[in-house]
Amino acid sequence: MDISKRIQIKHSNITEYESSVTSPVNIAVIKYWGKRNSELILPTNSSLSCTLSQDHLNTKTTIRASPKFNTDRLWLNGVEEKISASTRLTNCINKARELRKQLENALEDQEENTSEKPLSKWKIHIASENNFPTAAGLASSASGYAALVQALANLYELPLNQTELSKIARIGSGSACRSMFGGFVAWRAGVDPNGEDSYAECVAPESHWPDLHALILVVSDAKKGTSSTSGMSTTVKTSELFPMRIEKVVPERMKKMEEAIKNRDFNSFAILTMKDSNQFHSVCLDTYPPIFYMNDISRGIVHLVHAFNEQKDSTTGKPLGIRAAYTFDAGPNAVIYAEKQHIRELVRIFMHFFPPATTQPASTYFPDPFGVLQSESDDGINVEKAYKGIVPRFDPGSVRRIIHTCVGEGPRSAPPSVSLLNESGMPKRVKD
Ligand SMILES: Nc1ncnc2c1ncn2[C@@H]1O[C@H](COP(=O)(O)OP(=O)(O)OP(=O)(O)O)[C@@H](O)[C@H]1O
Ligand SMILES: C[C@@](O)(CCOP(=O)(O)OP(=O)(O)O)CC(=O)O
Repeated sequence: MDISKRIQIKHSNITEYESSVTSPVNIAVIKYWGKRNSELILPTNSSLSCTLSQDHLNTKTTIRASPKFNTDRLWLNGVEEKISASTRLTNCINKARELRKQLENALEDQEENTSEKPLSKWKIHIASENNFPTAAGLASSASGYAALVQALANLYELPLNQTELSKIARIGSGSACRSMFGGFVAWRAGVDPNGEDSYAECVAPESHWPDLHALILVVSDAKKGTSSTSGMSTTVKTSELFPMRIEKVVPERMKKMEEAIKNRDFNSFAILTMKDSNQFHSVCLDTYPPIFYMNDISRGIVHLVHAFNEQKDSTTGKPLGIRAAYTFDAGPNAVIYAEKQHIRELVRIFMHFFPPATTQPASTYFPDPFGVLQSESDDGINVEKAYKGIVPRFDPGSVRRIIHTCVGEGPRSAPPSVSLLNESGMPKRVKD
């Protein structure tokens, strides 16, 4: 369906404009950690991520511009947030407005299209909702700022491509620049002090490797203790391992990872992903005072994935090879990348060692959107026996839920029916 990027809302005496978008999260396989300029959000190293399907995790954002609004306002998950209290939000909105103003000036000079409205002068109302926990290490800032920037670009009809838009998303939150594309996305660190060469670009579209799936093991959806922003700033100042990571390790890994993705080489993709997650958490530990994002449950997951990768074929005795990779962001939640055919076995193992809380219905623990547990076929694995002694069985509820998703597309326009604002431009859903 072709959805228009913005709509006109005509009242008796005024016309308003509105755009709604949905936007994805992304989970890095080569991690961004460290800034060389914290105002412009310029990173110390390049990074690479997979954009995850919006069918499971997404941000929805509606923005309306109206000559009748008195001030810019934003509601996040139904709660009003002060835009002026956030430099990052203000910077993104100002940048988009400035570009809109340039567009209006150019049209005025050409004396063309004089009916174009002075949207840059109008105030905006923004309503945004994440369908997953905010600020819990599940990349809400990435999908949130990507949605904001895409909705502003659509509203203002900015003639910019996704790479140009990624530079605006970047000043909201670094990892957000990668959510401006679907598929496999690199954020090139760049060297320009003004950040003109620090942008995201698509390395391969989502259609390139459709069998690459992800399981997100939600260990905690509480707000994390040390924010990424402050954590990485302390790492840059204090970690002695960090210079080695950014000067030597990451540049080599970026090349190898792009190659692995190009060749759909899961073995290399997985080893690089796990090693990079481990090194990111090592520089966190080498930060002074140290930062701990992973916990005992996260470490249990790591052991289990290694045990899974060391399994041998029960009849031939041959190693089955690397079939899963873990990665952890700034929190204890695990993201497991694996090819589709191994997801069923992985879910069975995780459900055995990290069972749901006794009162929790199976459908909320693992909703199974792809129906992997519904198939009759038995993989013949006795989980208890095959993995005995590797990790203890954790208390029920240690993993709260498992989200099954796959690599997906970038931000998309949403039809007017999903608008989060009512007729008078106020949010439809407000939290008390
Ligand atoms: N939908 C949204 N629209 C605008 N801003 C958002 C949205 N969702 C989140 N944010 C901003 O991002 C902040 C959360 O970012 P933070 O980096 O702390 O957590 P996270 O992105 O969930 O975790 P991580 O980056 O470690 O994966 C929120 O406090 C809010 O300021
Ligand atoms: C661990 C990470 O998820 C760090 C994400 O950091 P943010 O993008 O949230 O940080 P700011 O730029 O300060 O907003 C790794 C990654 O996504 O690459």
